[in-house]
Amino acid sequence: MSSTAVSAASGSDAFTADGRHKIGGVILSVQNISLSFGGVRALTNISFDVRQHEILAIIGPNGAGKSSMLNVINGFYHPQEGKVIHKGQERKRMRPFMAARAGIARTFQNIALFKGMSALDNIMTGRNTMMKSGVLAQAFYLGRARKEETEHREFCEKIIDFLEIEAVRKTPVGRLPYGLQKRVELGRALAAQPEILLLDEPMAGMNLEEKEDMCRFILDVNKEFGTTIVLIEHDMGVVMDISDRVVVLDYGRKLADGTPDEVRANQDVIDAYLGGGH
Ligand SMILES: Nc1ncnc2c1ncn2[C@@H]1O[C@H](COP(=O)(O)OP(=O)(O)OP(=O)(O)O)[C@@H](O)[C@H]1O
Repeated sequence: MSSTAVSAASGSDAFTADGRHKIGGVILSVQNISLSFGGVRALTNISFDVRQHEILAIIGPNGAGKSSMLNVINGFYHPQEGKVIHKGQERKRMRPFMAARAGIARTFQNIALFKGMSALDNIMTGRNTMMKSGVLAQAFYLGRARKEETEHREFCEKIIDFLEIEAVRKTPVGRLPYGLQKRVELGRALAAQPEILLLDEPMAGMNLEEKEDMCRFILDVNKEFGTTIVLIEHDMGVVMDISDRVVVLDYGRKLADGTPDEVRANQDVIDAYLGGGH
């Protein structure tokens, strides 16, 4: 498997007719990943590429290994075998905050926000890894810390505008409806200005209208900022609508990898998953 350098397209060549960033070279490659927890094999010899600016969906039945795969990519789990190549370099064992600094952010299956804090303050926590001033300076809100805080706050206000949550920016997130909490969580991940955004079931538990909104924001993030997106999603309609490519996992193994049309027509996938084998 290749780990081609990220393409350096520029100018009008860099965009598609509908204004999206053209899909580039491989930005992240997982190669022969195997991961076990004691006797439980969560992933077996999984390989796939993530290309710059694409929206890649990982699908599969419950327990297929989808969340484990995201946890390997963002450094939360350390596979016993295989490697992760990020921007052409084999990644050393790393922790999630290091992945965040390297431009990989994620959201979680179950919302992990500070419920008592406002939407704005929650989004601000996404900037933490970028804060340069020391803890003491921040505590006493001194010179540079104050300037830095203002800049970060302004950036977060832009995210709030982008996600259309101005009206609830001061509301404690615990009081927001579920769909808006998920949007705040997306905002917090965006605050880190990630190059790769990992979304673990961003639409789970949402009603139809909330799902449509979330789909639109995911597509807008990809179009506006060129962010590469890897998402886990169960709603097949959503997956087929918004993804450029789909990786199918089943019992920790890769079953298929291709465009939505290719995956839809793949007999293994039909037998094991789409056809209701589970
Ligand atoms: N921390 C862990 N400790 C022990 N086993 C784990 C751990 N994380 C995952 N597993 C096991 O690994 C397998 C894959 O789980 P994973 O959560 O990655 O699947 P999934 O495809 O994301 O499932 P779901 O759609 O239900 O979220 C399962 O058998 C699960 O029980």
